[in-house]
Amino acid sequence: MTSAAVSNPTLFFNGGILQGEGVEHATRRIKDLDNVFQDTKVFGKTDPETLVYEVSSFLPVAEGTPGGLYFGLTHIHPGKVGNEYFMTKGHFHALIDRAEYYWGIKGEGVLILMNENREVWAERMFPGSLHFIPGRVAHRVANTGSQLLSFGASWPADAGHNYEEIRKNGFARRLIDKNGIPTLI
Ligand SMILES: O=P(O)(O)OC[C@H]1O[C@](O)(CO)[C@@H](O)[C@@H]1O
Ligand SMILES: [Fe+2]
Repeated sequence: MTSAAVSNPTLFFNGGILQGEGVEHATRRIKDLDNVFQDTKVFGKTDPETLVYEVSSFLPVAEGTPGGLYFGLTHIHPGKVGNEYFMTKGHFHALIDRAEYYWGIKGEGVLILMNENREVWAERMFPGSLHFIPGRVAHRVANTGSQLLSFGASWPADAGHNYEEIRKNGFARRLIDKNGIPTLI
């Protein structure tokens, strides 16, 4: 029971699923991840319908609205293409100086970061890890574990996504499974 002044929230993430009015769901399958993985031979032989990650987002204002704030919940399935872990496409922001927060909720992963000089570094992601991604830094997440990796994200509504730069030139380093150890090469 709540009083008139104390209402229930309108958004939830129950069991990792973002629910509420205005929540949008998207899936990324192997067929959507052209140019992401290095081993094109194995990629070509992988079932194109294989689910790699799912994103649910709450986008309360139109994209581009200054001052607006977005929320996303991403689940990356465990898996590999060759020796490379299932991962997100990765992007710079279209308004490149816009920052973002990511935080680990479930599972194990690595956040891979790259600045405009193509210098790459990475942070371990785990339940409770918090990652501040400054503006001008491209970001991508890989699931390095054997379970689902779930992470939250919040970013400005006017940030936008520049996927093209990463699609064309990739990250300068790749995260691979080297004898069972996630290694940047
Ligand atoms: O947009 P990508 O690179 O596919 O990665 C997915 C995640 O990144 C976001 O685009 C936010 O940076 C979210 O929608 C989601 O959390
Ligand atoms: Fe982003």
